[in-house]
Amino acid sequence: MSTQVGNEDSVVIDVSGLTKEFGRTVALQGASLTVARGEIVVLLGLSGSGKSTLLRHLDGLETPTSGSVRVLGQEVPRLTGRRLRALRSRMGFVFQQFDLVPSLTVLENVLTGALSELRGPRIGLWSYPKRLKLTALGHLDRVGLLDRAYQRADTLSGGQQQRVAIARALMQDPEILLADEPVASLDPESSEQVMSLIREIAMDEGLTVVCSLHQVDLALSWGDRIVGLRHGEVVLDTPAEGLSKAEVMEIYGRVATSTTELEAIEVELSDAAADAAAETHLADGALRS
Ligand SMILES: Nc1ncnc2c1ncn2[C@@H]1O[C@H](COP(=O)(O)OP(=O)(O)OP(=O)(O)O)[C@@H](O)[C@H]1O
Repeated sequence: MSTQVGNEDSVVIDVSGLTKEFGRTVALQGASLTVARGEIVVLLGLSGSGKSTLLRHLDGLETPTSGSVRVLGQEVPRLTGRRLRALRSRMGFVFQQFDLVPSLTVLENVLTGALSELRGPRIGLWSYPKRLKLTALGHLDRVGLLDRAYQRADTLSGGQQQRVAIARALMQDPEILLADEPVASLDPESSEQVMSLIREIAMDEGLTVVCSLHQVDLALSWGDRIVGLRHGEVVLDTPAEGLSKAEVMEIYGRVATSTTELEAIEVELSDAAADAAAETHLADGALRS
């Protein structure tokens, strides 16, 4: 199933027949997806269904086993060096773990988003041009954290840290924002706030967004379009409006015949998502220690 998107000029992401194998693991199996400029697309699917792998191909972080990945008119796997960096600079990436430098100030973290346009390393606020500092402060204001600019990043809450990561992504003035489980580590209230902020910025700036999520309700209320992945295949691709929760549950290979059953499946899926997020925390902790 595939949703038609506008004319050729408006297509900013065009993935066709994408297969990715990691040894004997097939992470993606002939996945196809086109995204029009300005669309807000959610990737949904069980842990291991291939959401991150798909996002990573869009940014050139993975090389396909077969198939085509075109972003902003360029075949991503063919790009290397300067040309790949140039394409990446037109895309922002937001991750579950925020990836801020904890000991640096909030403002310095935001400024690191501009490093690709600067030569050489930068140490300390003084080493950044004034115009970039003003831009960074503007983005911090946009995400509601101007008053935290000179605070260490690790003194902020999770939701605030993710807002800093969004401000950092905005430093690239991106056309596309890729977000991999941006709220998986956050409580429901902070999740809502962060997702609303992303949507608001995307609408204001005309950004195209592709975002993986675990939360079905949030996905339905937030996205323009839902793309469901199962075992690396696109099994659903449809506008979010009018889509029922029961239809979405079929992505997970589960069919609910009653509200009670639907609720039970939801609890099971949210437990599985929490387990996956906890595993990521543990793995990250092990890597950092
Ligand atoms: N670098 C890698 N090496 C080996 N296997 C990998 C690698 N990256 C992903 N995989 C495997 O590919 C499959 C898809 O993984 P992926 O991370 O894309 O799923 P996901 O839907 O994003 O899961 P989650 O919701 O838990 O983040 C999984 O079986 C995973 O173990």
